[in-house]
Amino acid sequence: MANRERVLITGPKALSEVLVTKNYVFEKPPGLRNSIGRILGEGILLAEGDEHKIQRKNLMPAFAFRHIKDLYPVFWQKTREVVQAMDNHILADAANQPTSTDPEKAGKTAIIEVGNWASRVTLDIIGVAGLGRDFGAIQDENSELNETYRQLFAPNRQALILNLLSQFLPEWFIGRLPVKRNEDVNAASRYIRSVCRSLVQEKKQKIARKEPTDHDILSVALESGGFSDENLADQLMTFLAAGHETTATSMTWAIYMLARFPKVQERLRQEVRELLPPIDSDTDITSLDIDHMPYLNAVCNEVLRYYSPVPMTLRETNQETEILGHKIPKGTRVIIAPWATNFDKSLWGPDAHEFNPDRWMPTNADDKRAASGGATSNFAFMTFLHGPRSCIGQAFAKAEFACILAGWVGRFEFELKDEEQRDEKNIEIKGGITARPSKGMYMRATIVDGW
Ligand code: HEM
Repeated sequence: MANRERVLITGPKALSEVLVTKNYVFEKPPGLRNSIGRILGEGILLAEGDEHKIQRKNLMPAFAFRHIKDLYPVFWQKTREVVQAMDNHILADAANQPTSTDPEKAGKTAIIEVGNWASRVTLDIIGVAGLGRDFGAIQDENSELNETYRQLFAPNRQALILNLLSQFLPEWFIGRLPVKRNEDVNAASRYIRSVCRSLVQEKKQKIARKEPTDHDILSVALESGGFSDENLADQLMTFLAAGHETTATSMTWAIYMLARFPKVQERLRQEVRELLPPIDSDTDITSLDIDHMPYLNAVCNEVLRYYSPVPMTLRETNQETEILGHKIPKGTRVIIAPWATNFDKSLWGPDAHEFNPDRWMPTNADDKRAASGGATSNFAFMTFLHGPRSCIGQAFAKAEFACILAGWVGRFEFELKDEEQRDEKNIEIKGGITARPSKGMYMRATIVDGW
């Protein structure tokens, strides 16, 4: 493309060379820093080489499971809050404009756009659990931060054209073109940075006053002492953007798949209602409650495999190197595509293209294969990548995804608003870092009594 060679790698051996053995030879393309760097900050996601190693080492404790497990109550409290808000919304809407002729559902069914609710709850979760501040997006969808991200991630013609131009022109040049999209991105970047700077200052003052330490990721990162205030603000920008759109995308596709496969939805609802405390009760949950829900974990894993929120990512060689013995010149672009590897029949078996949560369900106590969905290699599941640059937020993401999905399916029944969408081909997907339906995901949601 644009007279530049591209290498697409999909097999386990090549992936392990690029992501593990020679990880720091395959860098993020420098242009990314100018484009997504404005929104994601110059944090760990864009650091390279030794700088990345140090940042990763300092941030790891904050993302270790022994710390994430303390955040489950936050994930559950926010799930309860969003379910309550959705309940109110559905009841009010159903009273105003009934959408169901079924007498059993009358008064408790409404059309909702699930992506919007998903973004609001994940923004609030990363706010409280990651940064120690409640952004209030569940209660107010027009809160400034939510609105800023909504505009940034909405499909945009100028963004598409600028993206296309970046194949031919340097990113620094494109970033300076006097067009509205650049002005909007710069304004958004200024606002998000100011929020992150103020969070760092607030937290430092709290620590100086010797107030009890919080469990959030920022507090743990501050304790490491390895970051300047400005760099910490950059890291927070990264967590905010990388940590809420991705999980919201997973939630959107999860609800879509459950609406397409009502039996899976029903079986999941049964497990949730049997094993978790009613959503209206004040009872907290722990990581063990979620661990002991095999079907919930199976559905989450299968959604993450089938609709990896990040469909592909890029690398560029910083020196001449080899992949599987083939010479790769310096400056070559390498494409890693979870959307290809996650569907590889040679790794997953002949049903790789089917949505089948049961592939993750152990058939007996000794069944070890189910933990990897029956795949023949660790590198078959590429949703979070692997190696030193894999998603540092993986445990966080899986935990919050499981909690929100449990809460939503426990309380609501989801049906497609538009039957045409049962065929995946009829869903237009918005390109970008994450792949979401470009026109939203509209569902008929019904409150199911009794939990
Ligand atoms: C379902 C949810 C998520 C998915 C699918 C996902 C996926 C990914 C992927 C594919 C990468 C590697 C990108 C690349 O190197 O090209 C990545 C990196 C990263 N993710 Fe996630 N992510 C998710 C949630 C989160 C959350 C919740 C957080 C933070 C709380 C987070 C923080 C990060 C960070 C900081 C990196 C950079 C790691 C590094 O370069 O060392 N992610 N993620």
